[in-house]
This record gives sequence, C-alpha cells and structure tokens, in this order.
Amino acid sequence: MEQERKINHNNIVECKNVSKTFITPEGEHPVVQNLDLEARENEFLVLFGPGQCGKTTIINMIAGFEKATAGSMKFMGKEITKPDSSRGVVFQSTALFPWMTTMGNVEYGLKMAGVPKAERQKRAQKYIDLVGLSGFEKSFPVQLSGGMRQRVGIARAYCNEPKLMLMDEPFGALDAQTRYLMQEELQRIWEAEKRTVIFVTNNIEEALYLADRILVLTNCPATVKREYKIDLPRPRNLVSPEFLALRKEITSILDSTL
Ligand SMILES: Nc1ncnc2c1ncn2[C@@H]1O[C@H](COP(=O)(O)OP(=O)(O)OP(=O)(O)O)[C@@H](O)[C@H]1O
Repeated sequence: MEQERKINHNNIVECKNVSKTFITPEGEHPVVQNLDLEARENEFLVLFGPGQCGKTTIINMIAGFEKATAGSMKFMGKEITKPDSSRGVVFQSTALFPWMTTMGNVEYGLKMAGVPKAERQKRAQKYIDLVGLSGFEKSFPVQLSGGMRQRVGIARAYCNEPKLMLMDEPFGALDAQTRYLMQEELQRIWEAEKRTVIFVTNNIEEALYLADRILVLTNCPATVKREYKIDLPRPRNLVSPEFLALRKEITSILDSTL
C-alpha cells in the first residue's frame, strides 16, 4: 500500500483507458482509443507518432482544452476538467501578442495573476535570460526570427512556473538548422529548470535527443504501441552506434503501425 502511494505521488499525469471520438458530419471519428499514459515527476516524456495520428488531441485533453469521450485523465491526482496555469502549453506556432514586447509577452500570465510589476519583471527576466533572449526584452515579435519567437513562447510558458509543460511539435515550423539548435537549447533549459515535460514530435532524432521515455503511438486512433526508456547519456551524440540503433528500431516500429 505504501509502495503504491509513493508511485502514485510521482505520477504527475495519469491517463487510464482514454478514448476520444469526434462527431463529424461524416459520422463518428475515433481519434484516441484506450490510451494509458503516465508522466512522472521531472520526466521528459515524448509522444512519437505518425502525422495525424491524434497527438495534438492527446495534448489538448491533458491541457484541458478537450474532454475525453471515455476514461480517466488525472493531473496531480485530480481529474482534468479545464485548462489551468499549472499546465503550460507551447504549440508549433506560438501565438504571441504582436503589440507586446518580449518582456510584455513573457510577463503576461503573471500580470493577469496580479503579481506586482517589480516581481513579475524579475521573474520574466530570469526566463528571458534562460532561453537566451537577453537584450531582446524590448523587441516586438515581428522583429524576431521564428526560432526567437518560439523561445519567447517557451519563456512565457516557463514564467508561470507550471508543474507540467506540454509541447506540441514546438520546433516543427523551424528550418533544420534552427531546429537542432532549439533542441540543444531545450535540453539545456530542462536541465536547468527541471519540469515534467510531455513533448510531441514525429521526428525520431528529436525524440531520441530529448526523451527519458518515448511512447510510440499507433496510427489514428492513437494508442500506445510500444514504450522505450532512453538511458543514453546527455547531451546525446546523434551519431553514436547506440543512438543510431535505437533510431532504426523505433522507426521500424512506427512504420509497422502505418
Ligand atoms: N475538433 C475536431 N473535430 C473533428 N476531427 C478532429 C478534430 N480535431 C482533430 N480531428 C481529427 O483527428 C485526427 C488527429 O488529429 P491530431 O491533430 O490530433 O493529430 P496529430 O497527430 O497531432 O497530427 P499532426 O501530426 O498533423 O500534428 C485528424 O484526422 C483530425 O482531422
């Protein structure tokens, strides 16, 4: 019993037998089916699956934007019913307020929560520095590159100090070079500011570079096909024999679900 309580305490997210079916003009569209998922404290969990398999729907349900059709979804032991600032979200194209500076965007959540100006700017500055945007506090989104805008989105999400970060293909819209750079940066940020992260990608290198654990999903409707615990030392070497062997194995598992 004691053992069970300990394990439960460490599970930040617990999804049991979750299904989601959208009702469309063409009929019922099952997108997630009997999904079991757990994310543990400070873990970097990657959901890896083919395009359109239901990854965003899973993130939206954990965030509280969508309701599951069946099953149980818990965050820190409580059923998820609505969005909450203790769960931060970063999307592929982060919607920043175009009329606000980097500082304005990053401190926005704290401002809404009524945190006094000096305190919220101090906290925002910490996260602006952490994502490598020192000197760009007064820049507007239009003056920043795509990678820099994603950094602002990450700083904004971190600034609310959420217990859980949900990242839905946050680097999917970036060019390959910037994407590599951002993966390295995120790995560094996560080491400095340990949080539970659930990160969605359909890029196997990204998954292997970042994950403590990878859940390989089936094609739509999504469920967990296979789980991989990734014990490779960090930062990971993308061309080590172990990395390449895992890359080959996981890619073949993914392909077998198509
Ligand atoms: N609100 C909705 N109503 C109806 N169908 C939906 C809705 N949201 C998503 N879908 C469908 O669910 C399926 C899975 O979509 P979802 O965006 O969750 O997948 P994904 O794996 O995140 O896709 P991608 O790899 O393109 O980001 C798609 O067929 C999509 O059209």
